[in-house]
Amino acid sequence: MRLPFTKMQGLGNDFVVLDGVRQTLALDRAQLRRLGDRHFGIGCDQILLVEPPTRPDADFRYRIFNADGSEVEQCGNGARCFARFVREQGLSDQAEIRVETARGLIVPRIEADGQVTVDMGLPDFTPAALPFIADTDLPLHPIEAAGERFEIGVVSMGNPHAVLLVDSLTSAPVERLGPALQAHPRFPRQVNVGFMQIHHRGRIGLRVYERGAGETLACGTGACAAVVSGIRRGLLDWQVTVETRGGELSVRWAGPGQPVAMTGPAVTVFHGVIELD
Ligand SMILES: N[C@H](CCC[C@H](N)C(=O)O)C(=O)O
Repeated sequence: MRLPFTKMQGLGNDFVVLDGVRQTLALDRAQLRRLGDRHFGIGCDQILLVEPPTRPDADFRYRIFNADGSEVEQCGNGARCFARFVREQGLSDQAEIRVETARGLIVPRIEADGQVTVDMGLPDFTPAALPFIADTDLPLHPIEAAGERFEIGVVSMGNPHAVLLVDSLTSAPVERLGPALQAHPRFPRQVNVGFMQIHHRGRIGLRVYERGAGETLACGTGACAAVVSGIRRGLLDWQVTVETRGGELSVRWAGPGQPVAMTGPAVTVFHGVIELD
């Protein structure tokens, strides 16, 4: 089958975006993995599928698949690219769109300067929301992995995140600890692992070893999770600039009961057609 696609990126986190509005798409796991494969396919961190909504208060449905073919609940950098895609494809002329995800509505808005702001909804710290096996909700949970003991913050942004504080991102044990924590038995559906270095109360550095994709240049939901975890621990102010390997993101959270707002770029790289068997 000849499948048109658009290649996009948000801070170097890259996506294959598919129009499931003008055509009905039903891709199996092998086909999704082919799209994500950087040698035998197109190559990306995630595949984003744009579909008509299934609920009356949404304009579109947003489905996200990691490069390994697993379907997941949320993708922050992808949400900004989603908004740019539907605008550029003429699927919507609204500045603000209501997007149905597996975990509720998010609302991206294209700003006058071309950046995209997304209301990412409310963070959820309860272990059951991730899921994470723990007795109760704590700002920090002790955990053992790769033969060492750590303390992690756990946050669901729809998808699960574990956040570790490190003194330096350059020496952070991402390659060793990322895989060990991602697949830790206390995370039955695995987890995205964020390594956060605090520069000051308004600026952090972040590296994320993503579930289903490995380390990416940026992770939008990971940035939201790291900031709200830091705010909850009294280490950060309500507005934080997040330095990722792919560039900077702004994250704002006014506290419990409030949604998280994220602002950053969304770039269309090229359009193409892949021969998919
Ligand atoms: N790997 C994530 C999905 C993509 C999230 C990330 N690319 C973002 O920008 O939020 C997961 O398995 O939950």
